[in-house]
Amino acid sequence: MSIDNQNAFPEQEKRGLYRAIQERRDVRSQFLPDPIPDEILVRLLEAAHHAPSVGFMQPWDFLVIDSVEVRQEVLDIFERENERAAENYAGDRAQAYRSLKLQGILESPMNLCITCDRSRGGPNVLGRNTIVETDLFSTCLAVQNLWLAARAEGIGVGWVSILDQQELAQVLKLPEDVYPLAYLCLGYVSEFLDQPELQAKGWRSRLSLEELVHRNRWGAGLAPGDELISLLQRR
Ligand SMILES: Cc1cc2c(cc1C)N(C[C@H](O)[C@H](O)[C@H](O)COP(=O)(O)O)c1[nH]c(=O)[nH]c(=O)c1N2
Repeated sequence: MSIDNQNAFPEQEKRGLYRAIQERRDVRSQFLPDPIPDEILVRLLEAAHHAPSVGFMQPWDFLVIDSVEVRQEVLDIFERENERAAENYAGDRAQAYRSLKLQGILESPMNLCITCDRSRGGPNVLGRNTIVETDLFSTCLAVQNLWLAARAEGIGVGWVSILDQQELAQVLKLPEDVYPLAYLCLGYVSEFLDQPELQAKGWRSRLSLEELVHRNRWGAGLAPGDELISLLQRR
C-alpha cells in the first residue's frame, strides 16, 4: 500500500539522498592533491552545522588544517599508534593489517578536525542530564552530515581514529573542555570504490541486514512468513 505523502521529496531528490548514503566511502588511498575551493568547503561545513544536537547544543567546532607541518605531527602520532595496533594481531592477520592503508593525512590536501566542546551551553543542557555522552553523539551526526554532503560533491573523506586523543589535542592546541572527536582527511579522489576498502581487501564484510533486525526483543528473529523478512530478502 502506498501512501500519498505530500511531505516526501520528489523521486529524483530521494534517489540522490539514498545514493549519497549508499555510495559514501571512507577514503584513504585515492586522494588527489587538488585543493577544495572555499565555496564548496563552506557548503560542507553548513551541512555539518545543520546536524541535530542534544538541547540544540551545537557542541562542534571545525579546525581546517592545511599546514603540512601540523599534518606531519599528526601523522607521527598515527605511526606510533598504528604500530601499537598492529601488535594486536599475529601471523597472516598481522601481515594483512600492516598492508592496509589507514590514513591519507598528507596525500589529501586538507584535514579537518571536528571537535566537541563538552561545556558548551553551560552545565545544564536540555536532554543531556542523564546521558552525558549525547554531546559526543551529536558531534558524530555532524561528521556524518559532512561525509554525505562531501560524497554528493564528489569529495572523499577518510576518518582517522588511530590517534592518541591527548597528543592530538596538544598538537592542535585545543582548550581543556574541547575533545577532538573526528580527525578527517578530505579531498577530490581518483575514484570512489564500490564497496568498503576493508571488504575489498578481505578484512571484513558487510553483515546481512536480515540477521540484524529483531522484533520486540533482542534475539527474537522475524518469523518465517513475516512480510518484513521477505522484503529484506528480496532487496
Ligand atoms: C568512528 C570511525 C573511525 C574510523 C573509521 C570510521 C568510523 C565511523 N574508519 C573508516 C571505516 O573503516 C569504514 O567506515 C568502514 O570500513 C566501512 O567503509 P565505508 O565507510 O562504507 O567505505 C577508519 N578508516 C581508516 O582507514 N582508519 C581509521 O582510523 C578509521 N577510523
